[in-house]
Amino acid sequence: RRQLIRKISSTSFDKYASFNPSPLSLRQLLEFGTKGSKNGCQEASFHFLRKELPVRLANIMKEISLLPDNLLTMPSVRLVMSWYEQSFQELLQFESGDEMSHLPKFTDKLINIRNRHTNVVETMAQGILELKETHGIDVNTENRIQYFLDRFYMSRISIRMLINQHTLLFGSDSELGNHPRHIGSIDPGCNVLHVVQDAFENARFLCEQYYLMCPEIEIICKSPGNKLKNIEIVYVPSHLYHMLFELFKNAMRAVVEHHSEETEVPKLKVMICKGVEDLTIKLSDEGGGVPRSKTDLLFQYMYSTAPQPCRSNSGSAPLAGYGYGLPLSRLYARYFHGDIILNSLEGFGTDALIYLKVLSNEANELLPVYNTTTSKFYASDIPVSDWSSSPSNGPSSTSTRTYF
Ligand SMILES: O=S(=O)(c1ccc(O)cc1O)N1Cc2ccccc2C1
Repeated sequence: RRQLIRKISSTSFDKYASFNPSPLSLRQLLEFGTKGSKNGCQEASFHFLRKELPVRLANIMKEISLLPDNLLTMPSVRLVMSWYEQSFQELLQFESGDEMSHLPKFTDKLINIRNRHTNVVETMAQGILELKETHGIDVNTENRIQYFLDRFYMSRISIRMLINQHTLLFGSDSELGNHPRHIGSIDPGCNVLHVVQDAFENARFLCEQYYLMCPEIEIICKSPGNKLKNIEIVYVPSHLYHMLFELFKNAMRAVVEHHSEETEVPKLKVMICKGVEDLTIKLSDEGGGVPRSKTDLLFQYMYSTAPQPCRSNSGSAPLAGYGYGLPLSRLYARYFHGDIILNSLEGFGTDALIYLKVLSNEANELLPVYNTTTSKFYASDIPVSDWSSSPSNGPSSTSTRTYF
């Protein structure tokens, strides 16, 4: 029986893994919550998800299986893999048959799948630590881990987005807690200034608790061509909050630590500018900045994977500890075709820029697609550099010097 189940599930696995995920735009996600009747939407959402969720799970499970063997054998990575296998299996029971009876059970199943995967990020980080401590990690493995984790966490963001939309729109708690204008986790009129102020206030609370002081803030709003006072966008407020909260924590820590000898610290400056295509939020701090050679490190999971500073001895949590705050925030921005970049002026401070798509039909999900390019990346070693940089002495170097 066990062999038979294994056989069936591997056939189903190969089937779903052979499909590419189907990215939705914010506009399409909105339509699942507004077009036609509520039941019509729920059935349409069910029909889409009962296939799309196994497709997205199978695609990323296939990539997990391509990870370097010694990472795959780490207990925490095996645990994460078991959660994905279990969730994939449980969704198979909905792949065909009488829809109407399925609907309530389907929503409940999504809720317990979401709960099962709550600690995937921390557990995966623990798996990386286990690898670091048992086998050490060479630069090749480090690059593969960076490539994989960006795709793995983006896939997880997208799966949780689809699950949240369905459970918020059609679940039993669909009426609770949400603003009537919201469609699931999406706010068609998300007021950017309000989210900036929320994130600042909460980060300020942490900053004052830890450093007993906090820089003030100045916010300027620009929306050329649009005389309207407030700047709004179709977006997921919780995603925007996550990004802003992380950037405020970094900026506050930088300013307070860089000006530790002074009682007055320079304020943070925020510029919110809504153009035709981009909505840009720039967060400028005078925290001393970081050399250009180090900026990429801030987005490296490996650089951030260190034993978590234990909360107990330091009393309150460190403001911007190791965590995956920056790489994950950048994934949230990139998920709907935006981005986060850091422009640092070493010796002075850093500008963090969040770019969001203004047009909801251009804000499509950005999903990892498993294909030959993917498998080549996992198979190959890092290519030898094809640019010469370090000047070497001796006669041979002159003859082969490259001039641009
Ligand atoms: O690297 S940073 O320039 C920096 C990085 C990201 C960001 O959002 C804001 C920043 O300012 N910066 C982080 C940090 C922490 C302690 C002391 C000094 C600094 C400087």
